[in-house]
Amino acid sequence: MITLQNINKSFKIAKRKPGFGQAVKALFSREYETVRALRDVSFTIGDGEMVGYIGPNGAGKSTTIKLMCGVLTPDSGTCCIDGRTPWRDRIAHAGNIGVVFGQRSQLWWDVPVCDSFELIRDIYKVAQPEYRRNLEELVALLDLSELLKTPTRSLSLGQRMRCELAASLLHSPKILFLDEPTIGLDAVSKIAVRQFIKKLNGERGTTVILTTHDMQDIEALTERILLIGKGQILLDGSLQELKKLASKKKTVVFEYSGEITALRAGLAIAEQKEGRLVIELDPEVCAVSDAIAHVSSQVEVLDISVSDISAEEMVAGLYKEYHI
Ligand SMILES: Nc1ncnc2c1ncn2[C@@H]1O[C@H](COP(=O)(O)OP(=O)(O)OP(=O)(O)O)[C@@H](O)[C@H]1O
Repeated sequence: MITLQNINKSFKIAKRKPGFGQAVKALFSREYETVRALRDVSFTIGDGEMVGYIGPNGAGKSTTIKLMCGVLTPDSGTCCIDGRTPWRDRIAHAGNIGVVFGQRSQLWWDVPVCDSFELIRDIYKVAQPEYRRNLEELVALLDLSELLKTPTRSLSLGQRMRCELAASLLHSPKILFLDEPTIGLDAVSKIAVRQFIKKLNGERGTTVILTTHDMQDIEALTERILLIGKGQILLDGSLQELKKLASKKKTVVFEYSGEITALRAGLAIAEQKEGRLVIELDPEVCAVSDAIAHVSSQVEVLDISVSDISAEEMVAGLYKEYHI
């Protein structure tokens, strides 16, 4: 169980005005400003949950993850993860968590991946039988057999990410923190990483906290979303709940043959080309069934799909609403 209560964290950063003269002046008298990265952040995450932690750039996501990993200490507030305070019980806590930062590597750059794994085994003091069992399972699940002898620097981004995931799980952590795990990956690699995370959560019951700007990660993986903006938790709910909050609008796509002559009020055309019409509607103004009946009365409808707004639209709507 992860519990954060009223966590505050500020960073003091040196102000620097542009120009050489100002740089020299700054050597003698420095001015500082304070950035409030987290303001009264509180939330609880239960064992085995998979939570998406989202927010715009600079919102405070990485700072929260670093606090939960024990890398940063807050100015005030409490954080308790499985009975431990991460920054006080760092060593014991490290054995309980796995971390993947998409933009950074935990593997040694010049040595083969299998040697990095051995070093990690040593650091975490994983017993040989457990290590072998985990390695075998992870190699099979992430399709790593061809990569183990390759130095990290020679891996593609997608291959490296699969190895990073394995590296973070060799010591069987109960909690996995993933910071942008699919950043820069091609579509096939993204799907492979998502499938693996889903399986890990479903089968091992690993708690997963995922920060990402990729809304397809969120759609594919998380049931619960925490939205942070300007250091404050703004929303906590399911994707469906957040979509409803962001907009009640529905999108209806018609494939048809014939000609549509007019559309009734409340139906906005989002896209129309031969044989395909995409409309957006507010169900409070026009029910979906009325819209279907209205279009069907004019043309022969071949196919229909109805969907809520996309996760991207939802996030854009929420960021706008909260001015973040
Ligand atoms: N070590 C640091 N020193 C100074 N300021 C920092 C430091 N780390 C974070 N900040 C500031 O704290 C705020 C929150 O940053 P953080 O990295 O947590 O945001 P984020 O939500 O992870 O953003 P992104 O999506 O861009 O990764 C930002 O204003 C950032 O500039």
